Amino acid sequence: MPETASTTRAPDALLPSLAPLLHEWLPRQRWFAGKGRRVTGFTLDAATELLPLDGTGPGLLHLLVRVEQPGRPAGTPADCYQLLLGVRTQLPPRLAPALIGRIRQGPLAGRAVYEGLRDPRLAGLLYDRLRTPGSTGPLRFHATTALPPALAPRMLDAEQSNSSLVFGDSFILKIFRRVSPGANPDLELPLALSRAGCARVPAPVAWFESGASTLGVLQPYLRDSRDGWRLALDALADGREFTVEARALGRATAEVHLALAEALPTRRLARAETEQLAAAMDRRLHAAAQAVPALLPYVPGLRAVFAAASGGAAVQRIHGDLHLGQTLRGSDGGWAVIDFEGEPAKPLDERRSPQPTVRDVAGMLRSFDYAARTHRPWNADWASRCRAAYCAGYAEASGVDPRADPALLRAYETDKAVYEVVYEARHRPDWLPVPMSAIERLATR
Ligand SMILES: Nc1ncnc2c1ncn2[C@@H]1O[C@H](COP(=O)(O)OP(=O)(O)O)[C@@H](O)[C@H]1O
Ligand SMILES: O=P(O)(O)O[C@H]1O[C@H](CO)[C@@H](O[C@H]2O[C@H](CO)[C@@H](O)[C@H](O)[C@H]2O)[C@H](O)[C@H]1O
Repeated sequence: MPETASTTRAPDALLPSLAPLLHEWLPRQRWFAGKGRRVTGFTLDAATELLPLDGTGPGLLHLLVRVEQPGRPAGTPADCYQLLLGVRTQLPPRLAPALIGRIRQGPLAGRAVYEGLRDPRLAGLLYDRLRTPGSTGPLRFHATTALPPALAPRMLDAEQSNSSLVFGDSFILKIFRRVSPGANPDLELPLALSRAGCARVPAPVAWFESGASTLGVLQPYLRDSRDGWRLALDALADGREFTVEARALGRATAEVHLALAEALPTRRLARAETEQLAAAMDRRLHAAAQAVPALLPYVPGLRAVFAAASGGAAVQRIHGDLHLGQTLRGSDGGWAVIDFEGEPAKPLDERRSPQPTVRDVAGMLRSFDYAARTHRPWNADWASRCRAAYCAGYAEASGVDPRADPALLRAYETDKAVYEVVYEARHRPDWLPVPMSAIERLATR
């Protein structure tokens, strides 16, 4: 039996009270994709409240809210965000950091609205609901296995594209923030990989959705692991090489690619389609240079890089946003790969489309460069050695050396650096020099 019940309590009445608070709070969130554009209004797609069965204490308010912003291409819907809120008259001091704001007018005036996932009691309601397959209002819950009851939740504080909660150091629940219709690849691919017997990816054990949108996925938590980004920075700080790890990472990437190619369709692109890959890179560059004018002087050089690439005819499902932060090394030294969502800013259809595997390889090569660049003094040779070791490991496990087509690899690396320029300008302006230095190198070499 589920330990939670639900209602869909007067949501329309609630939104006008929430709107002024969301106006201030939402654009400040790392996962808010519409930064730099005004918010002009909100519409509620769905509201559900998960309530404790014993009826004591507040419920967890689950909202799907569309955020109106100018500049949306004609015919495309406003971005939809998943919000999980708590509403209380008195907010205990331990929840003060979770405060979004106090309702200013109307019958609920004075109530505190706060991030529900930061309240262990409310986060527990969501976990309890995930344990039992079935529906609550528009939300549908699935589980592949029996989950233990009452695991203590804690929210991860890392500033990320989504929000994650760890339950009892046993499971991690990822809540997707910007949601679009269609299966989220971060559920679709790990499920396909685990069904194909690939042990490189933590297998989803439960998830929930609304309509056609995936809202959250629960996976085993690799408690003794450390992510590749931290490990690489530690190695740099200690003056250590990272080539053994990089080589193993190359092998792990190849294994994931081989398993994805077995589990899901692959195909060869027609000649006209391969030409479209370069055209798409050109388009992304053009859009990026509009958003970040610092790119403008490099556009001719970068276009020449794209024009020189001609391969990439074999395509399959790939990770789509592979970097060191998406890898976890366990206490046994083995690497796992996480976060198959793809680049969060791209439309879901594009993220789910088959791509050349070299795109993932290029993403990881960029990451070694990032690590070296964020460390003082800059150690370009350290990055070069990691990059070579990674490609060698990839070739060992797959039989295909990504360096065999240097023009293609360079084009994908350039495409990734262009993406990073936009990402950093939007989310972490202090980091902009990191991809800009790569742009300079790639455009002028
Ligand atoms: N299965 C897992 N085991 C341990 N830690 C994990 C696991 N999945 C994710 N994490 C941690 O949570 C962080 C955020 O997860 P991620 O899927 O990358 O989310 P986002 O899309 O928000 O970037 C990761 O950087 C990693 O440290
Ligand atoms: O992990 P996410 O899915 O949120 O990915 C986004 O954020 C990443 C940063 O956290 C960003 O990655 C860039 O910075 C990393 C260092 O923090 C570096 O290792 C990557 O190579 C670099 O691309 C990623 O691009 C973005 O999609």
